[in-house]
Amino acid sequence: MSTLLLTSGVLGLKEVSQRRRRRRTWRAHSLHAESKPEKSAIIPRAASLAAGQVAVSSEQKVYDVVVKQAALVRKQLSSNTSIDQKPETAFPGSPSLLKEAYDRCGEVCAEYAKTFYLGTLLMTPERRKAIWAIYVWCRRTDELVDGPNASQITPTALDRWGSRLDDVFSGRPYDMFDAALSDTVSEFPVDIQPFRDMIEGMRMDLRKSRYKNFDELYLYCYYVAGTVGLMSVPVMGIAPESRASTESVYSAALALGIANQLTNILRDVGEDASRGRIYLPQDELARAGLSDEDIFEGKVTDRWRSFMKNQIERARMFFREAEIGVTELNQASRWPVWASLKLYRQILDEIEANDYDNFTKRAYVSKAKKLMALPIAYGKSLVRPSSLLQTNM
Ligand SMILES: CC(C)=CCC/C(C)=C/CC/C(C)=C/CC/C(C)=C/[C@@H]1[C@@H](COP(=O)(O)OP(=O)(O)O)[C@]1(C)CC/C=C(\C)CC/C=C(\C)CCC=C(C)C
Ligand SMILES: [Mn+2]
Repeated sequence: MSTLLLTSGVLGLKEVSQRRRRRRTWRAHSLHAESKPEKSAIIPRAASLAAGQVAVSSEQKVYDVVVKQAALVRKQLSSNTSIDQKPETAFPGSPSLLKEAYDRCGEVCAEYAKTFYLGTLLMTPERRKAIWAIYVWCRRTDELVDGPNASQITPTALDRWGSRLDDVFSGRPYDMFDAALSDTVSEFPVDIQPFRDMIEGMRMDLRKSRYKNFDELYLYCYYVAGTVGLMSVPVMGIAPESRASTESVYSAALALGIANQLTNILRDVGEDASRGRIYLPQDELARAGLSDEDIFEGKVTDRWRSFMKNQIERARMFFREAEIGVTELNQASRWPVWASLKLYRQILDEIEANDYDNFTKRAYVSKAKKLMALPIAYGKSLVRPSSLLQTNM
C-alpha cells in the first residue's frame, strides 16, 4: 500500500488501510416531486429577507464560481497552443525528478482508486499525469479530516495546508507530490479557487455535524466534491467540436461532484451516525417524521424507506444533469468520466437492493458489475458532442 507522507509536521498523512467515507449532501428542490425538477428549482436565485436584504442561496453562490471558472478557462484556452502538443516546460529540479513525482502520483491513484486509474490510462499522457497530481492533492486534503490523524487536525493546520497550496500555485512546491501539482497548474488553465474551496469544506467538517437544510448541505457537497469537477475539466478538456457553452460543461462537472457526494452520504449513513454525524437535511428528516435518534437506532422503517427513496431520486437527478456534459469532453477523457459516473450511480441501486438498510450494510458494486460497466462506458465515450447545449455567445 502506498504511503502518502506529508513532512510538514502536524499535517501528517499516512497510508490508510480502511476506506473512510464522509461528506454527504442534498438538493434544495422539492424532494417529494416525482418528476425531474426544473432547472429554476436547481438554481434558486435569492430568498427574500427583510426589505432591502437578500439572502443568496448556496446554489447561486456556487453557480457564480462556475461562471467565473468557465470564463477563466475560456480566456486561457483561446491561446492556440494545444496542451497535448506543448513542449515540456522547464521546471526547477531535474526532469527525471518531476517524472518520478508524477509516477508516484499515478501509484497513489492506482492504489486508492483502481477503476478510475484504469480509466485515466486512456487519456493522453499529459492529461493523465495532471489528473493524477490533482487526485493526490485531493486525497491528501481529504485525509486531513478523514484519515488516521484526523483527531489532531485543527483549523490552524488547515490554514497551513492552505498556505502550502498558495506556494504550489506560485511554483514553490514543498515535496514531490506538490511539485507534480505545481507543474500541472503551470501547464493547464487550472484555477486555485476550487482547491481553496475544498479546504473550506474540510473546515466545515471540523465545526459541523448537522445540516439544517439542503441549502447548507449543497454548499458542503460543492466544497468537498463539486470542486473536484471544476478542477478536472481544465485538464480533461472540452472537445474541439463541442458547441456547448463552457459554463454548461462546468455546471455538468459540478453536478457530477454533487451527485457522487450525495451518493457517498447515502451509502454511509450508518457509519457516519456511529461518529455522531448526520449529513442529511434536518428539515427533511423532520418532515418525514424522523429524528436523530431514529438514525442512531438505525431501524429500517417505512418512514425511512420513503425518505430514502426521495433522497436517492435527488442524487439521480444530479447524475442526469451531469450526463449532459460528459459527451462534450475531449474524446479521450470521456471514458474515465462515464465509467466513474456509472459505477458511482450504481451504488444507489445497491442501496435499493439492500432494502434501504444503509445502517448496517455498506452498498457496493461487485467486481462483475464493475467489469460490465466498463465496456458500456467505453461505448458511451464514442458518442460525439451534439449541438444540443447552448453555445458560447
Ligand atoms: C474521471 C474522474 C472521476 C476524475 C476526477 C479525479 C479526481 C481529481 C478525483 C479526486 C477525488 C477525491 C480524492 C476527492 C477528495 C474528497 C472526496 C473523498 C470526495 C469523494 C469522492 C469519492 O471517494 P470515496 O468513495 O473514496 O469516498 P471516501 O473518501 O471513502 O469517503 C467523492 C464522493 C467526490 C468525487 C467527485 C468527483 C470524482 C468529481 C467528478 C467530476 C468530474 C471528474 C468532472 C467530469 C466532467 C463532466 C463534464 C461531467
Ligand atoms: Mn474513499
